[in-house]
Amino acid sequence: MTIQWFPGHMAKATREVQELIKRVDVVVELADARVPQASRNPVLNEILADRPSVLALVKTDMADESVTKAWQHHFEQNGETVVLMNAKHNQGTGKLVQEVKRLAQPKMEALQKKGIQNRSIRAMIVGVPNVGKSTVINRLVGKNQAKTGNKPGVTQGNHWLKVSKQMDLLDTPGILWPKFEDPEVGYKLAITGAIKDERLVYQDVVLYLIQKLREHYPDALKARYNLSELPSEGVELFEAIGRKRGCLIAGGDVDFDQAAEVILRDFRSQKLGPMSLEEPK
Ligand SMILES: Nc1nc2c(ncn2[C@@H]2O[C@H](COP(=O)(O)OP(=O)(O)OP(=O)(O)O)[C@@H](O)[C@H]2O)c(=O)[nH]1
Repeated sequence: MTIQWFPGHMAKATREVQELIKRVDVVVELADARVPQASRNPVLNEILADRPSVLALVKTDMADESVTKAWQHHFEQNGETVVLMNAKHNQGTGKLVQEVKRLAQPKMEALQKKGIQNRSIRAMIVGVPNVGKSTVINRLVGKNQAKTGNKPGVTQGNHWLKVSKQMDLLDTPGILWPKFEDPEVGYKLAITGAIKDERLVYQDVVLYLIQKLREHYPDALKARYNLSELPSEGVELFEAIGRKRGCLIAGGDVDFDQAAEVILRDFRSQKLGPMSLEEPK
């Protein structure tokens, strides 16, 4: 699968995030718990400079719990601060606020030493498209929707939302354009919805998905599509599912475009159950 990105757009989005990051004390990076590696942008590390950051693995309700735990352990071993979040059941918000405060502490103490008292912690959310940035912002801000107004030195148009008395959140989440050379990363981002559908060749993406699921969640596939055995070839399995779901064209052949849509919709709406598409090495 080749997904064409516009280098100009990517560069502009990255520059924008870079500028916004300069205005905050702590960055909250969101990654999709189903694809925690693929949904992280490697560029972020470079533009964070020394700013403290917390990694929030979101949509944990959609991911395989044991795999998410393994990822958490993996990232923590690398010295990262990790919070598991599930906006559906409003889990993790309190923990996220707690970690942001903890990470901002040295900066706040330094400001106090300079005589700057009662300055709120400034945070921002960054992540690839559709990862859940607005959802997390809404959870954090809750009823404190009122904007706190422009701060001095802040580009016009950027506003701050009150999370609490001690914390403000930039109302503009930083969109990190997915960047990848590895086609597998592209597939994972496409399956989880970070890449706009019109860019996709569905059949390629779904063939990849089916092969992944066959390897890691064969029972869920059998149960969902009422298959007693799973053909070993990806295309045959694709065809078998299409047939079971009645995705047929005149003459009785399988309509692979329609079958692809059905399978992708099933995965995204969790009809197959909570699943992860990658595990830590
Ligand atoms: N199941 C589940 N769905 C979630 C969760 N968080 C977000 N979503 C859904 O994911 C989709 C995308 O969420 P948004 O908050 O709009 O994502 P975004 O990153 O702001 O999207 P863009 O503005 O397009 O970059 C929405 O349909 C949300 O309802 C979660 O924890 N669990």
